Amino acid sequence: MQLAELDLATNMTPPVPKQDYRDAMARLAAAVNVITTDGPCGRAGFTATAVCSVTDDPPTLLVCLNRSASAHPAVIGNGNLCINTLASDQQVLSNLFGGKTPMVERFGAASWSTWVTGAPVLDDAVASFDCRISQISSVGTHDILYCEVLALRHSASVDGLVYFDRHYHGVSAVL
Ligand SMILES: NC(=O)C1=CN([C@@H]2O[C@H](COP(=O)(O)OP(=O)(O)OC[C@H]3O[C@@H](n4cnc5c(N)ncnc54)[C@H](O)[C@@H]3O)[C@@H](O)[C@H]2O)C=CC1
Ligand SMILES: Cc1cc2nc3c(=O)[nH]c(=O)nc-3n(C[C@H](O)[C@H](O)[C@H](O)COP(=O)(O)O)c2cc1C
Repeated sequence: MQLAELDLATNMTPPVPKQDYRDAMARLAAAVNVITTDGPCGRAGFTATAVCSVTDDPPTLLVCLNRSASAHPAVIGNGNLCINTLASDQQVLSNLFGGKTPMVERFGAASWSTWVTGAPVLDDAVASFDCRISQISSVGTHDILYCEVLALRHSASVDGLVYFDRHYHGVSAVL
């Protein structure tokens, strides 16, 4: 490729418009999580579907966090977080932690405990992963947080919650 063509290519608008990308992503069903943190930089939390297992050795998940989210400074400053995967009856928490509500109101709507890192662990979640942030990388608007799991709890009998087609759906636990 000639330099002039390269210039042209880099100045082009992206081949996929943002809205098309979001519309396609809305067709991917995902578990709904409330991510929490606490420590010297304060208590904070946000809702996230961009959560994924990376490796089981060492046990590590990743969480994608928008750098403009109000929880961002606390999460990065504390260096810890708990991934709380919501149960079907915890949809109200997804809406509260999904933005704009004061932190005190978000945390006031549920019961919490702490384990190893001090990040709030949600009572009655499908699963909770208490983590220290081991690595961070940035892509576009988001930071990708690699989270080493130091403690966890999961329940086999609690129904799950997924976000699909911009709506919540309950998923039954098979017993
Ligand atoms: N809105 C965003 O910043 C991003 C959205 N996506 C994906 O696109 C799908 C459709 O998204 P929307 O049309 O925005 O509405 P939506 O109705 O699916 O999402 C509800 C709310 O959550 C926010 N949200 C969802 N996923 C997010 C993420 N990964 N990072 C930051 N905020 C996020 C949305 O902006 C919106 O305010 C989402 O379900 C998600 O999979 C992916 C990356 C960024
Ligand atoms: C269903 C759902 C999924 C979301 N997933 C993510 C996500 O994976 N990453 C992210 O940074 N924000 C995500 N958000 C948005 C954050 O929860 C929200 O921006 C955050 O609470 C910041 O709002 P605030 O700045 O008012 O606190 C999601 C919101 C909803 C409702």
